[in-house]
Amino acid sequence: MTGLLPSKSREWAALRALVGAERPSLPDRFAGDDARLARFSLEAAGIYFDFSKLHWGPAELAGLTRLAEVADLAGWRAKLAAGAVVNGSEGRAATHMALRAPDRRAAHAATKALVERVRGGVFGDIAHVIHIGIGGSALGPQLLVDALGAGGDGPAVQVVSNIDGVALARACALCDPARTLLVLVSKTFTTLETMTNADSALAWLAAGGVADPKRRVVAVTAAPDRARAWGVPDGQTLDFAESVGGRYSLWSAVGLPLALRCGWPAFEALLDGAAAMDAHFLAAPFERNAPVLAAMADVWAAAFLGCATRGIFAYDERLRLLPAFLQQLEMESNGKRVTRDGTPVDFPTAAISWGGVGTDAQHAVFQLLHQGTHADPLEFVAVVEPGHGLGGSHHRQLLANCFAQGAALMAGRSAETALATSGGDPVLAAAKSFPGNRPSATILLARLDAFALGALLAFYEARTFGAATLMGINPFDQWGVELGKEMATALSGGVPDGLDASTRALLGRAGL
Ligand SMILES: O=P(O)(O)OC[C@H]1O[C@](O)(CO)[C@@H](O)[C@@H]1O
Repeated sequence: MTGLLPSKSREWAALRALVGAERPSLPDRFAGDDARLARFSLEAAGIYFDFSKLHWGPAELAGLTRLAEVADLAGWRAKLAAGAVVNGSEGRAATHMALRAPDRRAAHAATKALVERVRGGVFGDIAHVIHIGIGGSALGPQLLVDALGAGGDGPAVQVVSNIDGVALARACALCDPARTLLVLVSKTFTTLETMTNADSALAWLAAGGVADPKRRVVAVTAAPDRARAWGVPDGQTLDFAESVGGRYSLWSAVGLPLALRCGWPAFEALLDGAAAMDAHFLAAPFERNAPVLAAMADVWAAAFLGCATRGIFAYDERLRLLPAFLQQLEMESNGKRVTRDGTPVDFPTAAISWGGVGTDAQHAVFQLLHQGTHADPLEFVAVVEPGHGLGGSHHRQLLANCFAQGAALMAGRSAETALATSGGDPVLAAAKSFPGNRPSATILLARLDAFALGALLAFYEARTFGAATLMGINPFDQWGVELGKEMATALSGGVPDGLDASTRALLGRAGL
């Protein structure tokens, strides 16, 4: 489809025709199709995916599968896996899958050795790690440590990203400088937030009596020369390839905090889980391929049905950072307005990704989801095995609440049923009725260990890539964040010529 908008294809037009046709409600789709659950659910790499409560049926699935074929998803997927150039605007491959491939040993040898040195006491009795990075250099590792770190016996990890000094000050307050290792993570080793925090963290170490604070620094970067120039001692920089994008980098040495906290076998298990999902993504037919099905569902919802958002709710406290991680993965990857060849798209691309944690979110935002005027798809992620030993009814109630949301969103409650509990008052009955027919997907993990988390995150990566391919866009660049960065640099140095009146006034009020 090079040179052509995917929306100009026959396959796209056929899907559009389905949007205009009379479309059954979700309950009617279930009632009229005994095979629905089997068709739209599957297991991959030990994870169960249920896409049956989404607004599609056999015709949409067939049309989207055809779209995937003409978009050459198979060809792009093969290019991705082979390390061919898939990021045209930067002339790069995207090689994160190679980092978890079965023959990955060489790529991780230096990281493994460093983990063994730190855990073996070569840097002293390290009890704390302050990991400094931002965006992809923070969200992934922070999610890994938050999800799996409770089972670890290594140093406690604090992740600092924001340039607001409050973030670093809070982390430092939890750490003993005499027993702290700084891990500076920046692909470019130029990012303003990270370099500013790094300088202040060094000053904190020095003020805490550490004689040569740079000896307590480990750098993770694709620009090792810059790390050396900054003063990271030899042997303390772990590098990764330029072709590993920031938001895809947790599989590289960027995932170091998990290995420091939980040990090298945990990191290997994470990579194994991702490799298992990759194998599924690369081999399964589109209609039985979890990431491809999810990608099709995403494109169908956003580009055809006009759903502007997708909410992700983790029904597991250990996955509370998943929505934030996915925001970067999905919005930085697929928040694009031109195709790979620079043609402006005439359809919405990535939905706004948002979400929270269940059951908390039920008591905060679910009113709108059940009864408000938006009906965008939601996604529930839950884990069968509890992450605690408290016993009692916690976990049964948690899962029951999760599954109840999807069922209630779909079923709704009619005005007639509501009337029966409203003493015949039609106004009260109207307020108590739910439209239903609201879509959701559910992802169920048997347990949350490193393998399962690796598989889950690889699923989301492949899904994001799949959706990009169906839409003909490049998911691996992020030029849209540059202008804001350039302006911030200009504004921090004064008032540039031609600046608008509103921003000039704000600078004045802040004394800048
Ligand atoms: O790892 P770096 O180079 O510090 O960049 C951090 C983040 O900044 C971004 O470039 C966006 O500004 C992300 O893509 C990246 O993950």
